[in-house]
Amino acid sequence: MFKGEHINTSEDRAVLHVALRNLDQHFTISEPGVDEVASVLEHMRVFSDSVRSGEWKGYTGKAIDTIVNIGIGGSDLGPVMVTEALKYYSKRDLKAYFVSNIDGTHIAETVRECNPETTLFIIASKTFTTQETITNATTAKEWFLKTAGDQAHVAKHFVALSTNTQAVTAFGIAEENMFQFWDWVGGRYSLWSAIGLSIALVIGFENFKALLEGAHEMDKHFTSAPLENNLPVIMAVLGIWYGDFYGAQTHVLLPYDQYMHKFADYFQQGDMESNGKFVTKDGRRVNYQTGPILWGAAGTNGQHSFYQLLHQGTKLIPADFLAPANSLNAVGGDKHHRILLSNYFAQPEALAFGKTEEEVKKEVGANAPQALVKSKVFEGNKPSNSILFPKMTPSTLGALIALYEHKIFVQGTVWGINSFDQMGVELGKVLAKNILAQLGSPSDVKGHDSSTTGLIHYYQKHRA
Ligand SMILES: O=P(O)(O)OC[C@H]1O[C@H](O)[C@@H](O)[C@@H](O)[C@@H]1O
Repeated sequence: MFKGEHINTSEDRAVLHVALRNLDQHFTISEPGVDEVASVLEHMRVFSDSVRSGEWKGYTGKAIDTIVNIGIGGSDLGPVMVTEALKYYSKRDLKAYFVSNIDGTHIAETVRECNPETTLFIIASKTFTTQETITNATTAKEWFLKTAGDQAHVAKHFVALSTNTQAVTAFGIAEENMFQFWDWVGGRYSLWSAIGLSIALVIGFENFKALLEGAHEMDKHFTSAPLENNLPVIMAVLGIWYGDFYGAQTHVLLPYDQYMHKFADYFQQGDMESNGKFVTKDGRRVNYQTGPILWGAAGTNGQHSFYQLLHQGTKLIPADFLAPANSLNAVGGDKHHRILLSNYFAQPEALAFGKTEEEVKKEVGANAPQALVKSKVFEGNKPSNSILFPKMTPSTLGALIALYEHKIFVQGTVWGINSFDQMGVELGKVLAKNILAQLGSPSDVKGHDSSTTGLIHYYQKHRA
């Protein structure tokens, strides 16, 4: 990966998101675009500074006070997760929205909050062909032009983040308002690229840079630490151990930090789109388990919802607990954080050591009904990792994200799969396009099973 070899074999591409955070450019890679990384970053710096300072003006001469990132998958989840995780560092008078879903409700509810004179739309799409994003972007442009009138005003209110210059210009966004990246940046590894523009706008370019630097520190650790001290490697082999040898189907991420409430959502794509593969790089069907189902929730909320199953269910669920030693909001004389952390410390202990029948009997008395005693037993012996860091900063977050990225990479390598393509998202897209063309009238509906045909007919009968 670090040498720029085309390890994404099915697409014949290098995988070089690590080059985006090597700001010293110590790369000796001849891949096209690597030598442009610094100039795109500079473009991002100049642009984000001018919007944040109010120097960049909308078409009526007013400063921008709202940004709307329109993208989906890797062009949405990273910016959403990072801007939430680093909200403490955000510019409070710049509102940020993220529109991803094709459901018209998403864009409709968002533009209700926006003033066309002071809103900047960031159209984020690596391919610039994704149906959801292009449809949402077109709707946003129509909404904007309804007030602004003149097509020439688009230049002050729409920018694009993409690898596809032709499609961006065809959409009506000038090349100078486009922030480039390259096909060696996978969508789910793209927050480090121009896709991070909304992050730079929200937290400022210097903080965005610190995020990159933190990730680069983890890259250095990953490439230099001996295996037995190498965090991504250790986490990867633990995951393989429980998944392949103990039959664990899922892995849960449990950040005890409200700011990280989108962390699991983010790595759902990061992990499941990378390692949800049943075919090896050389085309054989695996006869072992590959990527886990990844899920999670923040803080103590999960404890009051699904931890029951973690402790006493019949499934083995390895867990990662993450927390900052210091809160950025030491409310109540830090009372909240102490309570939060006491839970963070207690849960892994409870999972590991549980509670025996003898211990339960001591609590409920020797004469308590046997069924009651049994219901209070925790079997324990449930594995977890605990990650504790000083506090949530841009550079710490960068390192944490890179830690998980490399864990995923190591696991994919051990399983012999290609962690960097995503063929599995294609079939649904093709089928949906085909059906879209048949929605007009019942006689158009052809070539489906009886369930699908019945559902479409029901929709056609009942639509207003
Ligand atoms: O940025 P784009 O090209 O709009 O792609 C958005 C998403 O599309 C598909 O679902 C996949 O290819 C994802 O990996 C990608 O992140």
